[in-house]
Amino acid sequence: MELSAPDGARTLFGERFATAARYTELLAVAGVERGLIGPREVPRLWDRHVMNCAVVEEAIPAGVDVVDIGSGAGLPGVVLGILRPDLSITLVEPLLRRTVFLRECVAELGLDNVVVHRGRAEDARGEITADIATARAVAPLTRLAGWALPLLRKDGSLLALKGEQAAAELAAARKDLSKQRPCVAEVIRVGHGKVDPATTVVRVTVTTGSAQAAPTKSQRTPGGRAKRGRKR
Ligand SMILES: C[S@@+](CC[C@H](N)C(=O)[O-])C[C@H]1O[C@@H](n2cnc3c(N)ncnc32)[C@H](O)[C@@H]1O
Repeated sequence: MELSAPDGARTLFGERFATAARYTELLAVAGVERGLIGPREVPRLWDRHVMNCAVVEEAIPAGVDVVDIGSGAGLPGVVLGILRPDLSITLVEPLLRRTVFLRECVAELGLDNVVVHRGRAEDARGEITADIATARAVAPLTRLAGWALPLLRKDGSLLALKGEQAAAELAAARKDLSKQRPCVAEVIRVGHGKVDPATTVVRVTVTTGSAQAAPTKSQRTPGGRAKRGRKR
């Protein structure tokens, strides 16, 4: 399927444009056939999905580890992997059907800097550590932060792609965020002059070296409660 790319896409992706175009085709054909992308999204795959995600790269420093939580069909993680070969990206996705598609994309697009991790973000603590966590359309901010902040190194940031309600969602979540782990949070807009409207992101940056003691998966009993340390 040939999807006409907006002029801005060639500028945005530069020498990575052909790879981005191939990924957009994979979304439009296999992604739709397998029910990962709604058919009505096809005409707006470039604008609303691929480019909208790509501009988040403005908020990611060079050469860091990125975890993309709830990648689905690869947004934004695959797009960032295409545009930024300097990043090491782990796509975290629990659903088998989606991880199969993601692995196929990574292989077909030759993305040596991207790996797929099947599982839930809240179970990845101790297994995945990153400087940046990204997420789009995965969970309300407080819940998302509960999964993401324990995975981050000091000064690392969660970049949550949110719509126009970002400021209101952050205002409602602010107290809960700080209880989870000391952090600063703000709404930023990325992609000015590249996408219209610019992409709205809630950025939550952790200010301490380690997360407060939430139990890891291995510390939990089958009933879900944390095992208590033996008193000495
Ligand atoms: C609405 S989709 C969004 C997918 C993609 N980020 C996008 O913007 O198109 C939400 C995704 O989050 C995944 N998800 C749900 N709970 C999760 C969890 N606890 N940890 C990681 N991913 C999760 C779902 O399986 C699904 O693929």
